[in-house]
Amino acid sequence: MIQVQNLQKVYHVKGQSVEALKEINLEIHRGEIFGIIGYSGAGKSTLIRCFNMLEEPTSGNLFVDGDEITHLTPSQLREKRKEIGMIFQHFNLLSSRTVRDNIAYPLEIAGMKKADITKRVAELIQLVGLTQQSESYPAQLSGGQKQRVGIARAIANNPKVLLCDEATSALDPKTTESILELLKDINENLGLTMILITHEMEVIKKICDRVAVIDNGTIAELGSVLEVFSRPKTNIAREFVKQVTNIEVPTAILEQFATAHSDSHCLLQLSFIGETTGAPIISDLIKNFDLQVNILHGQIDRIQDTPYGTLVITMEGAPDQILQAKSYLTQLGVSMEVFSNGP
Ligand SMILES: Nc1ncnc2c1ncn2[C@@H]1O[C@H](COP(=O)(O)OP(=O)(O)OP(=O)(O)O)[C@@H](O)[C@H]1O
Repeated sequence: MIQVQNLQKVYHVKGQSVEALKEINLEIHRGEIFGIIGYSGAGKSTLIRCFNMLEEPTSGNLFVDGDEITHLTPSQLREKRKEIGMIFQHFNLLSSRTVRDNIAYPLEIAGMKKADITKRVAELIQLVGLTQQSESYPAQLSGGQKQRVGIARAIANNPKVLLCDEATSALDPKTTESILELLKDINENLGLTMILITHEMEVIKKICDRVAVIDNGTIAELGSVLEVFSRPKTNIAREFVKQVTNIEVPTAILEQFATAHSDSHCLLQLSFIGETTGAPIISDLIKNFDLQVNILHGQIDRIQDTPYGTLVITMEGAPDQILQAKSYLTQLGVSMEVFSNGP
């Protein structure tokens, strides 16, 4: 649906240049929810704003549903933008228009007939659950209700792509959850491709199919959400994953193991996905190897519909037994992060 090729964006401010995006390459599939996560200043907003040409890339190519959007004439771009809806962190509603009239606005601009607008707006109000608020003004709405208006307005012209720019960052966790559920429902029922940027891994975990971690204008890591959660390859991805797994081995324990330099014990974190989550791995380790295994921390969670578990354990025993146990875990497909030197 979207191909980003060697995309670069340089801002020039007061004789200085800032390279906000450096050679970004991405492919976003039709119907998926694609998350882009990164710290402040990483380039997320610049990237998402290139998708509808609110920012013009300095170089590179960007195809949206077959059209190279950086090559379109202004009138072609106006037409193309009807295929690309957008929602914003601060909603960007028209304060002098009611909910109904805010949602009607893009339809009026598109030149739809009045009777058709009335019908379409009624459908959209129902879809986003605002039937009680249709005559309210933005100032009378909660943050979550305002974002519902933003969503209805963004999808009014039946776009193919919805860009979500930190759409839940101004909302409390409960409201965030309900907005994410609405977005997921719309994705599933209308088959809309969604691209969302966020600095919160919880948002990625809840609704995204794939995620790109962006760091200093480059893609540091890209994969399915399950892959990135269970086997993050870069430090930055690991930091984001820790936002939601909350597994921090206490420094005192890490130091104890780091200074021990022992071949007879090691400290490691195991991550399990899907079927292995329910497997009796610890009792297998104890039965099959001459080891003492101690569990320091454990938790189980779900990423979309797949169970995902994490255990922090210590293993103590002869070095060859520890090595064999590690290769046994690898064979089972359990991913391991080893905190201590070990054998
Ligand atoms: N209009 C602009 N003019 C000059 N520099 C800009 C402009 N917009 C962004 N930048 C710079 O480009 C880099 C990327 O900024 P961008 O806003 O895309 O990051 P971000 O990941 O979205 O951050 P945040 O989450 O804080 O919005 C930063 O160094 C920023 O200062």
